[in-house]
Amino acid sequence: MAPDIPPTLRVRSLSCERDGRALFVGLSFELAAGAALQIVGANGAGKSTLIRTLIGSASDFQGEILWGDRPYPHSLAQLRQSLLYIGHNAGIRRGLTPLENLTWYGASRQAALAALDAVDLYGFEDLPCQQLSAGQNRRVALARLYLPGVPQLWILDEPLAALDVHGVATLEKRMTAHLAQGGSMLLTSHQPVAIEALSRLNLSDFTPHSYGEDLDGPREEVAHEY
Ligand SMILES: Nc1ncnc2c1ncn2[C@@H]1O[C@H](COP(=O)(O)OP(=O)(O)OP(=O)(O)O)[C@@H](O)[C@H]1O
Repeated sequence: MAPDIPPTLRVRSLSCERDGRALFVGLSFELAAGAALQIVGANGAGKSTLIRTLIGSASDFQGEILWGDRPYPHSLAQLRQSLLYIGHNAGIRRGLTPLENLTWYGASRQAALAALDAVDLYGFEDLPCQQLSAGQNRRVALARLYLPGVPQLWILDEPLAALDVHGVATLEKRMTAHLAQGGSMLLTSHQPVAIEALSRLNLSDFTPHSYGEDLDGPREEVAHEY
């Protein structure tokens, strides 16, 4: 029997507006197994808005998003089973230690310690995260990428933020290994990311020229509600 091919994430003619202002219009791309896409763009171009839309946290969009053959919102439950999302604020509970944060995500103590070691946090596992630096807190979040059974689709908002040169290189190595194993990844970053298989998409290219421009068509007829 042929091995299961992980689903492709498909975005077709996607448009988003906030506060009556079109952020991006007519965005289309596909993210298949083994592929990686870096979303770039000016501050305020809508990168985090796009990510919130893709993970199903924001439902006010026009166009179509599909996971495999099924459109949102029907495929969101399936997508979430395959998704590892690390947001802009890293999702760290600052009152907990790094070890407690990872076990909160369901990791065993042994797996959590190995993952923290992989991001060079050996010796910091029992300190409250509020006593760690910004880069160390980012590393706690990124340690999730090293836990056993890591999901296939990674969606990462500014994962390189606050990391030092060695931290960036370590992360790029982990991302490359994930892609080689058939994983897929969409990330935002203002910095270059040294991964061979990475495509880049500039969201600013999809920004309408005049601010305040409304999206085409009556919203009530096409806006998704879920
Ligand atoms: N819930 C919301 N309500 C109103 N405006 C919003 C909302 N979410 C985002 N915006 C606006 O949408 C625009 C895009 O924000 P977003 O955070 O997606 O940009 P970004 O490209 O990620 O920016 P940066 O590079 O600065 O992180 C901003 O002008 C922001 O103020």
